[in-house]
Amino acid sequence: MKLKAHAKINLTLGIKGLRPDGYHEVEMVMQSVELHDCLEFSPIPEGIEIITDSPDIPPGSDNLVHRAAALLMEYTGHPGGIRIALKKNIPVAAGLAGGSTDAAAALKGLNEIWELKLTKAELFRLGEKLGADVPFCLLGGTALARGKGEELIPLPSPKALGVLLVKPTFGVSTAEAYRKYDELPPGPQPDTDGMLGALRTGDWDGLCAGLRNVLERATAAMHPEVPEIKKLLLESGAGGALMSGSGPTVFGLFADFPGAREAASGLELPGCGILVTRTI
Ligand SMILES: C[C@@](CO)(OP(=O)(O)O)[C@H](O)COP(=O)(O)OP(=O)(O)OC[C@H]1O[C@@H](n2ccc(N)nc2=O)[C@H](O)[C@@H]1O
Ligand SMILES: Nc1ncnc2c1ncn2[C@@H]1O[C@H](COP(=O)(O)OP(=O)(O)O)[C@@H](O)[C@H]1O
Repeated sequence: MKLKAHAKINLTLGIKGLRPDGYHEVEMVMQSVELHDCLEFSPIPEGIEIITDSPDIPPGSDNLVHRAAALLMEYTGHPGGIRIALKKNIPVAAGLAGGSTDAAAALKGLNEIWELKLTKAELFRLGEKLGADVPFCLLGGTALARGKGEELIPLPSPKALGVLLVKPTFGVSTAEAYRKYDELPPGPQPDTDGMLGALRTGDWDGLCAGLRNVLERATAAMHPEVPEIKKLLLESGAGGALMSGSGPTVFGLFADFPGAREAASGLELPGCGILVTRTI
């Protein structure tokens, strides 16, 4: 069995406050993109084996795919016995939910292969234990996320938009970006209702104007490359540009895929990873 695990971008990311558990109360509009990792599942006599082509992620029991499989075994009492080959295409520690989407795909895939018959609600509850973004990755498409990120309301997806992703060489720790946010004076929050309206009516200008992520300023305070890349993306013809999640990836939005591909060919950003994809 093979499964695709799609990356996400944040069209908005607002923070409503700090929760008693130390997490931040968020309000964000999330969007899946076509860019994906691939997971291939093969039964083995016992245990959990993860094989990956990426030197950037933990190969053993710390890998989120391994953790997802172990959590399912613990929850259901299943004896295990699975090899998962993980092909990474999503940049790591990039704000694109690479680890979370791999974990979500592992939960989905193993629920089928091991015939566990867990409900969607059970998978969402288990996913939440692995990471705040895992429930959205299980859902996919376009959604409003609240709470830690696990309270989800599905939204109408925009027509396939071109997305040009620029990932600087360095990664960003999500915890560090939230910590830096707490140190800075408060800034403007996204207009979530405005973004929901733009999605409902298919208002391209409204969608571009509504892009806002309060973690952008926090990550930019540590990495001045972020606003520089954003400026270049806007100059390249993007309708709007924004850092995704905790960064450092910055995306430019284009009305269609060819527009994003053309802009990418003109970008000169030595050392940065440049990927062209589309919303799904
Ligand atoms: C910022 C976002 C936006 O979509 O994405 P990424 O940049 O990671 O892709 C998410 O909130 C990240 O979700 P995820 O990466 O699953 O977070 P987790 O592993 O659960 O948490 C990592 C750390 O981030 C902080 N954290 C996370 C979520 C949240 N609502 N409040 C927090 O303060 C906590 O310090 C936590 O220890
Ligand atoms: N399967 C995985 N894919 C990506 N990262 C993983 C995986 N398993 C564990 N990690 C770890 O999760 C952390 C966050 O990576 P990632 O999910 O790619 O970034 P982000 O939270 O910014 O979207 C990294 O430190 C990485 O080593």
